[in-house]
Formats: sequence, C-alpha cells, structure tokens
Amino acid sequence: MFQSLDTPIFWLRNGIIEWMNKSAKSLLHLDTDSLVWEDVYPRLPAGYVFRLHDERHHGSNGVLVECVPDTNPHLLREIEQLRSENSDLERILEASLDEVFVTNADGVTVRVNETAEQLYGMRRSDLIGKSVFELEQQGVFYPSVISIVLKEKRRITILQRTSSGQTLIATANPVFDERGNLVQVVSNAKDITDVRLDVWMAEQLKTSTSRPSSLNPTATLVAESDAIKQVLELAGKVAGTDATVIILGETGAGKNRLAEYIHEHSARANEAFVSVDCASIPETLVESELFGYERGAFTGANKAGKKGKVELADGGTLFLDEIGELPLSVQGKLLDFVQRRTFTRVGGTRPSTVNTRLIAATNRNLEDMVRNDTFRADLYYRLNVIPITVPPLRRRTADIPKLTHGLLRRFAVLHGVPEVKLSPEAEDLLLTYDWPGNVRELENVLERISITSPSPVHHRISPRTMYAGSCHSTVNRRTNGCRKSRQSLRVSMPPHALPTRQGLHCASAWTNSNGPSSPRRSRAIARRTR
Ligand SMILES: Nc1ncnc2c1ncn2[C@@H]1O[C@H](COP(=O)(O)OP(=O)(O)OP(=O)(O)O)[C@@H](O)[C@H]1O
Repeated sequence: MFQSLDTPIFWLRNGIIEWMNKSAKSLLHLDTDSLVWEDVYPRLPAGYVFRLHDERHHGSNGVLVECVPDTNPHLLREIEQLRSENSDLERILEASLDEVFVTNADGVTVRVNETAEQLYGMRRSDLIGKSVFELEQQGVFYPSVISIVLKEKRRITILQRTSSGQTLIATANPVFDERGNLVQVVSNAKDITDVRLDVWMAEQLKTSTSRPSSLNPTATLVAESDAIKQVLELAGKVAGTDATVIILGETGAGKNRLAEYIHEHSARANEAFVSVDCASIPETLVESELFGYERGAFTGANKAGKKGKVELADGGTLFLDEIGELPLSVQGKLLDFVQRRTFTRVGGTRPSTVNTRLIAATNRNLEDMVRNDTFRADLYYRLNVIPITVPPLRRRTADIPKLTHGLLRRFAVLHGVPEVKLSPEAEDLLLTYDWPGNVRELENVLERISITSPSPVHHRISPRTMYAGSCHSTVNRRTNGCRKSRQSLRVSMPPHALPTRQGLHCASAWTNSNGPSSPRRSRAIARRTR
C-alpha cells in the first residue's frame, strides 16, 4: 500500500531504515533499503522536513517517516517575501520607461518589459525565444548591443536604431555565475530620438551617481571658459569607461589634445596611446598601417612582418584622427574591428583580438557624409557612442588670455628669447579676432611674434602679423601643424573677421601692406597656401 503512495515515506527501526517507497528513493537518491538513519538524514533536499509517526508494524515498534515540504512559518514567510519581492521587481521592470531586455548566454531572449514591446512593435511572446542575432538580422534593432557583449564579455554602450527609425542609447551588461561563466546579458535602452545628444549628456552628468571623478580636469589643458570646462567634465566622466568616443570640432580646436586627456585620465593611462592620422596615410597603406602585415605580404614589406597600430594599442587607446578621411575600402575592415576588436593582418589568415579603447575625431560632418554615401552608416553608428564637441576658440574667448600667456612663456623658453609682453590693444585684438584656425592658429601667431618681435615689451599685433604667423614663418613649416595651418589660412583673414574696435586701423594697415583686399590678392594668397 505504501509503495504506491506519492508521498515519500520509509520505516525506521532501531536507527536502521528497513524499507522505503519509490517516491522516497527518488527524493533521497537512494536505490536500496536497509540504510543507517545517519547516512540518510543529510540527503533530504532543502525545503523538505521529516515528519515522524510512532507506529507498530508486524508487531514491533518503529517510526514511520514522511518526507514533506517544509511548511514551517519561518520558511513560508521567506517564500512569501521572495514572491512579493519578485512581483515588486516585475512591477518595476514593467513601469520602467527604459527598455529592459534579457537574454541567455546564447543570445536567446528570455525576458523583456512592456517598453521593449512598444519600441520594437512586437508582442512579448514574439520576442521571447528569438535570438538577438535573428532580431538584428530582421532589422528589429541594429546594431545589437547584446550580440557585442556576448562576444566581448564586457559592458558596452552603443547607439541603436529600430526598424521604425528610433534612436536608442543601449547599455548591456554581462552576468557571470560564480565560476565566471557568462549566463545572461541584461540590456537597458532609452529612446533618445527626440533628444539632442549633447543636451542629454549634460543631463546625465548632472544626475550621474557614479563615483565623483578624482581627476583634476583642468590640470593639463587651459579651461577658463564654461564651454571648455563642460567638455572636460564630460571627458573626465567618459574617461572612466571604455565607451567609444567621437570628438567633433573645427580644425585646431583641441580634438587631439582632448583624446590624450581622456586616455591620460582613464584606467589605461599607463598603456599605449596610439594615434593614427587617417588623412596622412596613402590609401594603399592604410590597411597595413592599421592592422599590420605578415612576413612577405607584399613587395617592399618588412621581412619579419609588422604589427599594426591596433596591435600596438592593445591594452591602451587607439586614436583615429581625421576618421572622415578614411577610404571607403578600409571603412568596412575597420567596422569589423570596431564591432569585435578583431582584425586580420594583411597577408594573414588568422584573426586576432585586442583589448583596445577607441577614440575617433573629425572636423567633417559625418552625418552628411553618410547621406552622401562617402561614410558607412554602420561604422558611423558604431563610432557615434559618446560624441563630444570641442567648441571653437571664438566661443571660448575666456581661455585666450591664459592660453596666450602660457604660450608666450613656452616660446620664450623654447627659442631662448625674452618673453614678449603684449600691449592692451594687442590683447584686445586676440580677444576679438574669430580664430578660424583655433588654438593652433593662436600658437602660430604667438610663436611668430616671440621670434620676430624687435622689443619684448608692449608688443602690438597687426593683422599682417597674424596672417604671417598663421602659416609662413619657417617655424611653422617645422611644426606638425603646417598642413593644417595652411588649410585654415584660406579662411583665416577675411576682412569681416577683423576686430570691430580696431577695425579701421587694422584694415588700413592691412591694405597698405598689400593685404587681401582685392580679388587678385586673394588669389595670390590661395596659391601661396596650397
Ligand atoms: N585647451 C587647450 N589648452 C592648451 N592647449 C590647447 C588647448 N586646446 C588645444 N590646444 C593646443 O592647440 C593645438 C591644436 O590642438 P589639436 O591638435 O588637439 O587640435 P585638433 O582639433 O585635433 O586639430 P585638427 O582637426 O587639425 O587635427 C595643440 O598644440 C594643442 O596642444
């Protein structure tokens, strides 16, 4: 009779289990009767208790033992509490205006909230059970932050697009078990379609609960103006993450310097900062410069092969300057690298993976380039995770006095000349000029003055000096900014850019000294600056 019962029971006499039914054997993982009670006792699974009944069986006394789920009030309370916490959690997830999306280690969707249903225009039942790779392929969202996290096994933040054209900022976190195996990925996305990203970033900074930065954001850069202070504050925050950053801004505004700043203030500061000027490498060499080559890959190649910049930046930061100049043919290869941090050397067959943080910069409008099919949209979205715009110098004139004094001191030491002191008029001129070549142009002007000034005190600056300082001094030919100075010079001195207060005086001085007042003169300048 007892054998057919579903309740696990056994008969215990004198400390020995004389028989047990099938349910008890299966619950206790035993396949024999006649066992010592002490050996069986520890096998009882959690959540069960023994219920003992004194009985007489075949004329002898013993104990009939039932294994029953524990209904003690304490345990019941705990189960109840867990249930209620679970439903609280459920309610919080459902009430969240941000999308919550959870997959298992294979990228199969196991849980989504209502916002996810709305964002992707799909019912929960249609999302659950589908893999993110499949959903990405169908264009439900693109690119999939979860598929990147599954490969890279680290927290990633990217911009995603949905099939209905919304833009989401999505962060996904890998979840590991106690043995370090990835078991789940939890992602959270926010719809920022109608939000200006820079404004959103500023908001994030205000409300951020992340640990306050111990950095002194003004330690290595002049940052007197509110505009540049805000930029450095944002840079200080993103320095603490591995997120890809794209730095936008006019030529000479300080994009390179900001990239170095982010690296210097990141956990990778003691590793390499490898900078690549995408504009200066011939198209045919870009790929081997970036990814390296195996020995004998092509004629003229180093016999032993060569590491590319991405490999040199392993553990550190790779800075891709002038990314907008990268040929389309290389953009596709870079996309692979940006997505998975894997690359294959030219002439090689085995892909390698590196741990490199990526920062890119450009003074081009990449969105326009995407529209004109000169920049790949998928690469653009992968790079455009944290855009930071460096404001032009004319929008942060509060920086000019400190920059000027620092530079005049630096050039005096560099060239072994007395430090030039500017006249008040000259200082005013620096403040009112519109600096199309930005800080680099200011550097060029001040270096020129430092070297050529006949007297170190109360030096006056004429627009001609500024023009000459922008490009034609021998000093500038030696600086790495020479190419860039020439570019900026073409727009550097239109008469309307002259300062208002000294406009008349300067404009006439300019004309008298054969300034760019006539079309012929303008053409002459254009020829000289090419
Ligand atoms: N805030 C600053 N304080 C001090 N120096 C600065 C600052 N910003 C820029 N500079 C200096 O100005 C020069 C030009 O800066 P940088 O090369 O970073 O500009 P860029 O925007 O990258 O130019 P490009 O677009 O032409 O590559 C550098 O010598 C840099 O050190």
